[in-house]
Amino acid sequence: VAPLLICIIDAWNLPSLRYSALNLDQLSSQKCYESSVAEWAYATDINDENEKTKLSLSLDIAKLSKEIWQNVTTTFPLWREFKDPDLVRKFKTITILGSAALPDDQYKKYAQLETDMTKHYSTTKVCSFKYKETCNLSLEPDLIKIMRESRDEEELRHVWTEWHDKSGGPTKQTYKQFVEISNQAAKLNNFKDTGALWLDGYESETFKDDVEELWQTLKPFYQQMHAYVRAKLRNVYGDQFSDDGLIPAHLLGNMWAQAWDNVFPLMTPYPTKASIDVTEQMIQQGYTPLKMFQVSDEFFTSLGLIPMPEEFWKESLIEKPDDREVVCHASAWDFCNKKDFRIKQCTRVTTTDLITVHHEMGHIQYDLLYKDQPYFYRQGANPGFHEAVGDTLALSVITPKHLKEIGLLDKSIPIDDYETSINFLFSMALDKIAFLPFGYLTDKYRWDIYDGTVDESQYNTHWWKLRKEYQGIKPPSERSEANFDAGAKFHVPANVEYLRYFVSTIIQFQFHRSLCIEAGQYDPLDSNKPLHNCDIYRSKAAGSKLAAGLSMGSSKPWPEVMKVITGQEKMDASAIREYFSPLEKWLTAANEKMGEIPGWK
Ligand SMILES: C[C@H](N[C@H](C(=O)O)[C@@H]1CCCN1C(=O)[C@@H](N)CC(=O)O)C(=O)N1CCC[C@H]1C(=O)O
Ligand SMILES: [Zn+2]
Repeated sequence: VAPLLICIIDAWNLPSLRYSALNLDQLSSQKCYESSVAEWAYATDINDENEKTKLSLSLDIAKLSKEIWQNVTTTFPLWREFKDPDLVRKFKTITILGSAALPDDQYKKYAQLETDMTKHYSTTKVCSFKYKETCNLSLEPDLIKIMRESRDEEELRHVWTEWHDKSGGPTKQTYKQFVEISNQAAKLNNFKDTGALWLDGYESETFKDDVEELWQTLKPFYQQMHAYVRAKLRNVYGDQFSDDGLIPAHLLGNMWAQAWDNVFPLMTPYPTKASIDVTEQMIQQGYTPLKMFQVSDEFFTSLGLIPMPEEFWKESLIEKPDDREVVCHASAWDFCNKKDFRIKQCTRVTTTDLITVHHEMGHIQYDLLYKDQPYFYRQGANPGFHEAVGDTLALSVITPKHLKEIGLLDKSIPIDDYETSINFLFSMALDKIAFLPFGYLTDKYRWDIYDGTVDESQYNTHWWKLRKEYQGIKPPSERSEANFDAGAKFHVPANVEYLRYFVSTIIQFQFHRSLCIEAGQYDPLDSNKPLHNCDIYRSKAAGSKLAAGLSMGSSKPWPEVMKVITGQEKMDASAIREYFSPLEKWLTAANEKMGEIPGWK
């Protein structure tokens, strides 16, 4: 590894040493490419052969990063004292290895446990409610469709219970073992536990407090929306409701109750006015998954951003294959060679999936914008930034104005009136505001497990304690410690940090507001240009402002990137509150009129 050392120093142009053949970036990128190819092969064709190859290559890259880490820290024990902040930053990225810090045998166990849990989640099948002998229903597309469309409470309860029993319960013991090894890895990285390692990615001592403060700021609005939705669902499913103020989790149109936009048709504020669910129109117009990806790519390039490269269109998997098992949960892939970028998505022709396409393409756009940064800086400014790119653009795409622009809303439909904007804002709140407590508690739950506050005897009790406290929901059927309901959500078995999505929900409105000003689409002083009607489509000025920040990757602390994109360094709720302010007033008045008291016991 000696040449590596020299090139590490050289790559960071410390004048003193000779140039070396090996380039750290190249070696790490090469290993990352090989490991990504193996990971992709497995995720798009789950079988023992591909699993073995994936695990072996993942061990290789873990070994390489451990070797670099050991050499760097022994050769430069005082790297923290270096004068050059950029050099210190680079050393820091090398010394935080995550699970790769584990000794080889422990790493193998860790990787195997994570693979087993993700495989179980991705291949779990359940029995149909209507046809008892049909037991081959998958989460995507079958159960997602039933949760979205069925209004049969018993069918919803059956599907919810079957999925949670079968996907989560069996992984509980595996998860317990996984937590122990994960914490060992965190300690080897000088963190007290995995939760602390995850939070370090936000480079702020006060981040946990900042998130709690953001939640407290938005909680009253969430409770107003929760109260309105509860009243409307009680009209439909009356007997499911009691006086505890809680909403049964299976009635919210989503397997995890994390986004409630699918129950919009049960509670449209102004039924005679337009809604933004354009699924019907997409189907009528013969939309295909490929067309959805092309529509998204065209929005990005209309801003002057980078088109998806040729490999992307050739190698991505955008529909669920019918001849093999795949990890259907949508994801975006950077193959570390500056050329190969892909999306894997079991795309269905729905409005929700059109938004997800933009979400995933936002990741690829970020990957493309920072691909010429040094290897260790090819990351998001913080994990929330990576999640916010696609969602920020989708805030423009989903506006009635834009949907008309691309022919998914009929030109004749009036969209500039107050009632249409309330319909639109309510639909957006069912997605974005409903998500906030879920985005927060999914990591609060795991912080409590990783720091030892909760042990496996309380895994399920604690999950429902937080689900009740933050979301005001309850399970539709009896739950016990034989269950592991958190394990029914992809990111828990797949071990993906989740606070990133809470952060993204906040900052995407800050990005949106700034880009809307840049595009001349929004003026705080002009009530005819409210933030929620802004569509930055075709604004090169907005695109270049966004690109200026995103091209920095993780080369600077995220407040500096936030300042480049929005003019301010702080993450704050002013933009999301401004965007939704007409709706918050409307909901408060509607609840008062119904005598619906926000909150729950
Ligand atoms: C559908 C989306 N899939 C994730 C994402 O795109 O973030 C996937 C799986 C986990 C990480 N991931 C990636 O693709 C990363 N490789 C991206 C990157 O870091 O570059 C997802 O999970 N979402 C979207 C909204 C809320 C959340 C949910 O559905 O709960
Ligand atoms: Zn994402």
